[in-house]
Amino acid sequence: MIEVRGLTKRYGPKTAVDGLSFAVRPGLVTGFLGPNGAGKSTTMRMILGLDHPTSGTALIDGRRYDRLRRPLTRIGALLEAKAVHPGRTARRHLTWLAQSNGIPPGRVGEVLDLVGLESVARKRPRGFSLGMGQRLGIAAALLGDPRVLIFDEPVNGLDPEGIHWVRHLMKRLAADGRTVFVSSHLMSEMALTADHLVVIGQGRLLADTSMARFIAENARTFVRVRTPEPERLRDALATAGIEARQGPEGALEAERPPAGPAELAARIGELAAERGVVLHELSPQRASLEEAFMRLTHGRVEYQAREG
Ligand SMILES: Nc1ncnc2c1ncn2[C@@H]1O[C@H](COP(=O)(O)OP(=O)(O)OP(=O)(O)O)[C@@H](O)[C@H]1O
Repeated sequence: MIEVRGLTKRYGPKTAVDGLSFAVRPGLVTGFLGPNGAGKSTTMRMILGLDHPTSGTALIDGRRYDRLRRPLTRIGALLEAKAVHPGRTARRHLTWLAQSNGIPPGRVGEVLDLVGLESVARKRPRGFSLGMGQRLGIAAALLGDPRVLIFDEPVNGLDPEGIHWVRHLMKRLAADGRTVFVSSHLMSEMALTADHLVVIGQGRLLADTSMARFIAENARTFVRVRTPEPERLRDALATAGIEARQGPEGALEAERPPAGPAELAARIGELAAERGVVLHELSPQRASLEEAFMRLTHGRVEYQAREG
């Protein structure tokens, strides 16, 4: 478990992280979202003892990072790709890390195999692609078999196969009961990976909630209906308190919060059947994480391009 309390970081006049408090629980993949410059990397660096908070604390299983004995066996992290000695081979890099943390050398082969780098273990990371660098960083994070893992943009530079692999790895680690905290700007990928979300903007907490609730609370879900008899359908829906607005291309868009789109679609189908209204389309429209994220963080972005 990671616990952050009142965490604040100022760089001169700039407040990068501003009184953040949240907990990252075991058994789930928790996504860490925020626009560029929101303070995600600074927060992760403070959890990992790489930056000192101006005030507040960050604890890993109840202890500050600098109080952990053999920290790699408690918490593993991927921060920046290629943060390795360019002249050492992949295997030597991991062996050196293992030795300095009291990790048995046999573990090196295991993690190289796990991340699919066995065949290039004797190569120097200097010649690695971005994706290979990410895999090596993930291998280092897993080396001490820690219960807590932090990944900053782990799919950065990976091809679709690599992205798929990282997604399943995160889920597997969480299913093992580990604490998995991961940042990414790829919303579609995050939607498939994370169960819970911590969202920040300008260093402050904007949301700490489940993926499903975050989307439901911050984006519009509705049911698209097409019928040759829109007026009759509208009347039928009105009797059940369902509002149907005119949508694009002649469709109607029906909403009745807090009903979910699937439940609402079923109700609309029943009402149409009762009145004998023909339907040409009845499709639940689920809001995307991207839409919910954009709505919540709009106005909290540091650099915004003008449209048009
Ligand atoms: N060493 C530093 N000195 C001064 N300002 C810094 C320093 N590190 C970060 N900042 C500033 O703090 C803010 C938060 O940066 P941070 O890198 O934590 O954001 P982020 O959410 O990780 O962004 P991104 O998504 O772009 O990686 C930014 O405005 C950044 O410019």
